[in-house]
Amino acid sequence: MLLTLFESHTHFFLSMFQKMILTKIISNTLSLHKKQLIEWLPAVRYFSSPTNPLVNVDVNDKSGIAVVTMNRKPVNGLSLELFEAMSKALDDLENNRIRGAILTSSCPTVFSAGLDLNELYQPDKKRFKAFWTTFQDVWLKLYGSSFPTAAAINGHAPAGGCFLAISCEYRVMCPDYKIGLNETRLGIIAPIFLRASMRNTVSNREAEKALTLGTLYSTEDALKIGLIDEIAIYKVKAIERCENFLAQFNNVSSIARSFTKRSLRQKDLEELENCREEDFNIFWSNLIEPSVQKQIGDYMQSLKKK
Ligand SMILES: CC/C=C\CCC/C=C/C(=O)SCCNC(=O)CCNC(=O)[C@H](O)C(C)(C)COP(=O)(O)OP(=O)(O)OC[C@H]1O[C@@H](n2cnc3c(N)ncnc32)[C@H](O)[C@@H]1OP(=O)(O)O
Repeated sequence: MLLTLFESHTHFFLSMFQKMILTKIISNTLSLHKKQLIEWLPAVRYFSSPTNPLVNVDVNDKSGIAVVTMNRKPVNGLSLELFEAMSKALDDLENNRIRGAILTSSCPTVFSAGLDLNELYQPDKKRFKAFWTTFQDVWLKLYGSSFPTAAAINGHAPAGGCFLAISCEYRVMCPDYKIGLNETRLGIIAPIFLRASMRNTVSNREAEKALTLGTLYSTEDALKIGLIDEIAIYKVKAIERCENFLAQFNNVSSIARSFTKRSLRQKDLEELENCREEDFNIFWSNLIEPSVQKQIGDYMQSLKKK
């Protein structure tokens, strides 16, 4: 299109020969600098894909930052359907070259209660396979996204909720909530990809302690060990802080940034890519152990009795 415009405007002023030479020069320059050109083009407007009620995506046209809101009441239990919606939203964001994404929740006091326990209790193997595969997809897309990510943790974030947050690059949490990986308390073994996200966030020693003890940290303690980066009083403020973090990348080449992120996370991503089936088999055989099923069943009852 640029070339057509150029051609039409120069039509009256240049001879055919001059036009051919200039057109060639511009065309070569454009293809040589195609990558750089992409960098300074403004963020593309997010096309309005059919909204999924489980995940709302709202892109600020000016900043190019998307706020991705999980919306599965009452506690954003991560079901197959929620993972499918997240996976689709992440694809859309990747295809639309947004400048950054902020993950948050529409539930007033819960970011996410982790995996929906109904998916884990007395599971049907076929559905569980689809569930686990989509969970792996979401992690690969979130952890390996080309755009920068942040989590505005506006409520409790146990287990899978914490996991989503630590798969982002930055975390801002509201006070008086709990966050952590308590799965061992349910008899669940940490999958390989969870260990990668955790080690990438806190020291190896803290990761080991946190995972084996299944500790749930207060917002303040989470800040002390580096599980979160900042505390913000309300959700709106948490989103603002995440925006500030993401805005810092406006002065950084997006290609250099995304390649650097990719190369730092590549090993972790490949580790899962190369053993997706094995990862499923390990989790499945642990999950269907009668003692684990009993623990999950009792835990679900205790949550209902509250
Ligand atoms: C080592 C790492 C290994 C693996 C990582 C990957 C595997 C991940 C595994 C998991 O994520 S397992 C899930 C673990 N989740 C939890 O332990 C959290 C359980 N929930 C809570 O602690 C609390 O609900 C809360 C999140 C703190 C919120 O408390 P609140 O008082 O606001 O709500 P309430 O407890 O009354 O719950 C409302 C309603 O929701 C049901 N509920 C809660 N959590 C879940 C859940 N994870 N799945 C399904 N349903 C859940 C709860 O029973 C209530 O239902 P009711 O209204 O019918 O009584």
